[in-house]
Amino acid sequence: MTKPLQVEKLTRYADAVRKFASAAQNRCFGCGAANEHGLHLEFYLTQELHAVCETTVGDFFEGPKGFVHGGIIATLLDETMSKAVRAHGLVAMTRHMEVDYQRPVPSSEEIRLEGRVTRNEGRKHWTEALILNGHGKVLAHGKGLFIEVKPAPDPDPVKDGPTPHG
Ligand SMILES: CCCCC/C=C\C/C=C\C/C=C\C/C=C\CCCC(=O)SCCNC(=O)CCNC(=O)[C@H](O)C(C)(C)COP(=O)(O)OP(=O)(O)OC[C@H]1O[C@@H](n2cnc3c(N)ncnc32)[C@H](O)[C@@H]1OP(=O)(O)O
Repeated sequence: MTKPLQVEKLTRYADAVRKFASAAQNRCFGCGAANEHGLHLEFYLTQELHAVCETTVGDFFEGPKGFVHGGIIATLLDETMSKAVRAHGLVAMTRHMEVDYQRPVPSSEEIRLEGRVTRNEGRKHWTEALILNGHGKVLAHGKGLFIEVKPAPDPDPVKDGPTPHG
């Protein structure tokens, strides 16, 4: 089992991490500012290139009353692992992932997402991610395999600005 990263409240450790860049027109369900129905996750990178995010999901995405829907939990883990891969300058898609739902994830409390790349082999990059509550208890654990892809060219990089991919 992975130990949680010892990154305390991000606001207090602002100089130890940098914010993950995201274009204003990004429509990614996980992290896009331009998706009004999305999760609006804001990620930070640690010096070790681990992806970290603190968020409160909200009752819109509930499954059991008071708790986050399992599909959304998988999305949170997928997005976190994807950010860890991107942190290494890689453009890759999720090929395989698994989720260990260890405890229910409260919808109205702040949670922390942490992700990292664990192994690389050619185009294949293995990852893992955690969802933790405010006391640092692990609520969910994900593992993933990401495969590098060639990104589609931007239609008009001058007109459209930076790539909209999350
Ligand atoms: C090409 C079009 C790209 C369009 C998208 C453009 C850019 C997007 C890029 C990044 C994403 C950006 C933002 C992310 C937004 C959301 C974040 C969350 C991330 C996601 O939500 S993203 C969506 C869900 N995702 C998909 O929608 C993927 C659908 N899928 C595919 O599009 C293909 O599947 C692909 C391209 C992934 C790979 O296809 P492929 O043909 O290039 O690769 P191939 O099959 O050859 O596998 C390669 C090697 O992995 C080994 N391998 C396969 N499976 C394995 C397993 N289970 N265990 C161990 N090894 C395994 C093989 O054995 C082989 O190994 P070896 O090379 O050693 O022989």
